[in-house]
Amino acid sequence: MSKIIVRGGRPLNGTVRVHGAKNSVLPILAATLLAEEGSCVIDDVPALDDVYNILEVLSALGVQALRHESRVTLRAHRLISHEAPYELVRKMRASFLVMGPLLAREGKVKISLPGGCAIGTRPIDQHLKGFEAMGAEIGFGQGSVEAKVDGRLRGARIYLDVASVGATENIMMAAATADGVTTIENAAKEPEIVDLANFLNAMGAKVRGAGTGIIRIEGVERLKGVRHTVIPDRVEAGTYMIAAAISGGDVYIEGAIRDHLGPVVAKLEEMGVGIESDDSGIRVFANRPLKAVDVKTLPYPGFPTDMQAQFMALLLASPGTSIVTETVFENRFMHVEEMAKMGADIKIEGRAAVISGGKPLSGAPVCATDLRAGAALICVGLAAEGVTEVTGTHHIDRGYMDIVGKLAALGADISRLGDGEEIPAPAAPAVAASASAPAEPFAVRRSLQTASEERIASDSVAMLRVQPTLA
Ligand SMILES: CC(=O)N[C@H]1[C@@H](OP(=O)(O)OP(=O)(O)OC[C@H]2O[C@@H](n3ccc(=O)[nH]c3=O)[C@H](O)[C@@H]2O)O[C@H](CO)[C@@H](O)[C@@H]1O
Ligand SMILES: C=C(OP(=O)(O)O)C(=O)O
Repeated sequence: MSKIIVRGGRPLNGTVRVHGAKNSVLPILAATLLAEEGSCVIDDVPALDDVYNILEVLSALGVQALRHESRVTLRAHRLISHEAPYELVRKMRASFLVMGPLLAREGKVKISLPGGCAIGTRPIDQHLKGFEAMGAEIGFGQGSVEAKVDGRLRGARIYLDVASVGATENIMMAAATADGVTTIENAAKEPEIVDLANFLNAMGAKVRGAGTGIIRIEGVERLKGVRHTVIPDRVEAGTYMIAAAISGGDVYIEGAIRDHLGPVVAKLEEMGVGIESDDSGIRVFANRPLKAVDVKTLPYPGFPTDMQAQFMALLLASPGTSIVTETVFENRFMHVEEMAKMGADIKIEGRAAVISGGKPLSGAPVCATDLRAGAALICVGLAAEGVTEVTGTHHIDRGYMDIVGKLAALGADISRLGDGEEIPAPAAPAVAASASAPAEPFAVRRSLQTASEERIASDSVAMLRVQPTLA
């Protein structure tokens, strides 16, 4: 069992570069299913488990994929299946995003029901409501959902009961080649929706209004492959902002886009954290003590639920009472119990967590219950006295590429241990701020990572169970 070991008490200093956004690259890779001609060349694709999983799903459907460093080239000319295999889909909810493009392209699709996860039940009713409105017939099998349509999908007016990111993306992709115009009302407005719309438009689609609550998609005959660079990961950026602040450090987060991080920046400033930004990134510097603040998660442009756990970590280190209200997912406080093992004083009252900050924090063995919980526990570890051992690292690998290497380069005393490896002696303090190296190429990550990363590292030009050349 792999573990991340953190010894707290060192301010982070230097520059860290963020990778392409997980939540952008997953729908964009799914959308490559729509490219009936040409190749899609996607740049700044992070080496994350979720990326490998979706590439495996695409491969099973007949997409040829070739990866070289952070570029993935895909060709989807001839699909060989309309069924997304259970053993791949169950690993990752976002693989459900292939449903819209497959239905549009093949007229039929069968996919396992993604089910809930640690943070909530996460239904898919809004996705299905959209496909149904577009003329698809939906049926349920044993643990799977099937959809088919005679001919092409038809444009429709679809009102989403909740502004679901995934449903907006799935419907946008399905509508791109439908007959007529589709309007999505109460659409999600996240930057990743805009990135997907830009990608689809470059492929030849006619998507207007992405980033607002009403998206209009005029269906076109067919789409072609194009080149696209994924936007920077705002949640990874936000996590390093918290890491900088909680450690009392001074870090430049290269690639972070301030506009995408509005509420995170606003709340950090309210707490007294120093923020400066330019066209290339955001500098975060903190002189404690910080002030307690209240935070409520909301769909974009509100405070992101994917930053809630990490922000809670920072509030633990801020004297006073803060209230964090989670409104997006019904069960996203699993990290509270783990934080309590480190001395956190947090009381849960329904959807709110009341945090009495500024109490002493001490290292402890803790478990990442989900991706952001894992990142948050690492952040608490940076501020805690003694050694924190974080297990459940497979969750962290879904969304953070080389988090250990990046934090170590900023001066954190952090390492990753494989099965049976002993906790190392304290690392010597960093000499100077120097984490400005770009995200490491896949091939050099072998020593830092385990399991899936070993798989990634096995070949610098790795094929993902696909044909050796792009025909
Ligand atoms: C891969 C990806 O991009 N994941 C992000 C995406 O997840 P995802 O797209 O799954 O999240 P949604 O926006 O769909 O979910 C938001 C809320 O809507 C509900 N809901 C959703 C769909 C549906 O058909 N019915 C329904 O009731 C969910 O249970 C949840 O309470 O947006 C979330 C909310 O910002 C983020 O936390 C995830 O990191
Ligand atoms: C919840 C998250 O992702 P997913 O929707 O892929 O589970 C996340 O990125 O924090």
